[in-house]
Amino acid sequence: MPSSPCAPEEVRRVACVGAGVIGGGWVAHFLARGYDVTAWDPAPDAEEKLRRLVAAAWPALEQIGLADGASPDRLTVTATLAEAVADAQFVQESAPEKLELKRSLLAQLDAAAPPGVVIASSTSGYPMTDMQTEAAGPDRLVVGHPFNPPYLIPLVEVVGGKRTDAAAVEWASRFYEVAGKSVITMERELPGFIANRLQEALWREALHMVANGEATVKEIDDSITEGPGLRWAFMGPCLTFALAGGDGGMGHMLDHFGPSLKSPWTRLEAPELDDTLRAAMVDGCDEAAGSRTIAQLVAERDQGVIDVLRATGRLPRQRTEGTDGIAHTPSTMGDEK
Ligand SMILES: NC(=O)C1=CN([C@@H]2O[C@H](COP(=O)(O)OP(=O)(O)OC[C@H]3O[C@@H](n4cnc5c(N)ncnc54)[C@H](O)[C@@H]3O)[C@@H](O)[C@H]2O)C=CC1
Ligand SMILES: C[N+](C)(C)CC(=O)CC(=O)[O-]
Repeated sequence: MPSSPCAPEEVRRVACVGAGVIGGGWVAHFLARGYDVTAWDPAPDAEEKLRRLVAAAWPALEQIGLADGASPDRLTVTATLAEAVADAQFVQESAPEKLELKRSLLAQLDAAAPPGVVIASSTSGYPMTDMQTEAAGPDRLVVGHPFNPPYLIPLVEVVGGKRTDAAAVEWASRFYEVAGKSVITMERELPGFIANRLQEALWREALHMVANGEATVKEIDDSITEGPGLRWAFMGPCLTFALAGGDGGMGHMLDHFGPSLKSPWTRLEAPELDDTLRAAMVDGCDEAAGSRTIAQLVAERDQGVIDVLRATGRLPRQRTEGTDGIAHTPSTMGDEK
């Protein structure tokens, strides 16, 4: 890989390709952190939807603190992919999760982006080794897996493929840190990375319970938000379970509860996602949402995440208000830039 044209700290221009839920969330994040952002998406209504997403996210971003000079006006939506990446110092790809599409798009991005610029894919689970097969310059392609919404959830999982240069992985990890993210850099590829592998295990069990009429969507959601979810916001499942062993910690916990690993609690083969299960999940979520629209749920989620980040000390608790009424307390997410 030709060495990157600039250090992660010097990046000013970011391109986001694919501007749906996640690409749009990335755009909002990079704008809030003070970057100039170019975006491209082939959908005819993409620009309107993207600007709407950024506008909806902006109050949350003001609340956690914008970087100096940050503005939605620094977004340019381009007519072509080539224009979007022509001047970019970093590229984030967030196109649909289809392997053939990712392969061909990453090859196009590699052909169009300036030499040495790192290109990251938001993929939820494809190993980069499987996606970099058609690119002439696979060495600069990395996975940068975010969490929804990328403008509020800190984590990004970074990992390269077999043909990725280790320097590109290192550069991307540092860049995300400078851009305010919390980074896990993985030494080797793992389908689903770390967090989605864990989430999918829980998700399969949830689908089995609904499919078998063993629990409702509401019971499943309440069981997490009223239970383990409260602990997981600040203490992971391993340390949390160590406390289940009392003074004996994880050792006693394993001796005491280890045998239950073999009891038939889990059914980790995926259930058949047939029409009945699909309808049960959709109806259950509609019931749980009640009269709240998706836009209202997004605002509720954003406020919830901010409150949790504040309560757990990852954002300042106090806000100061400027004469414009906007919170100016700097975010701890992105102070480094
Ligand atoms: N939705 C989620 O919660 C998360 C999704 N991801 C990953 O982010 C990526 C995008 O997913 P979403 O934003 O959910 O999908 P989405 O369907 O909301 O957005 C995808 C966008 O890509 C555009 N697109 C279609 N063909 C394209 C092409 N050839 N080049 C560029 N853009 C194209 C579509 O017009 C659409 O706007 C996927 O790889 C997904 O696995 C990662 C983390 C979370
Ligand atoms: C549903 N999903 C697998 C696309 C979710 C993710 O990849 C991460 C997230 O936001 O939880």
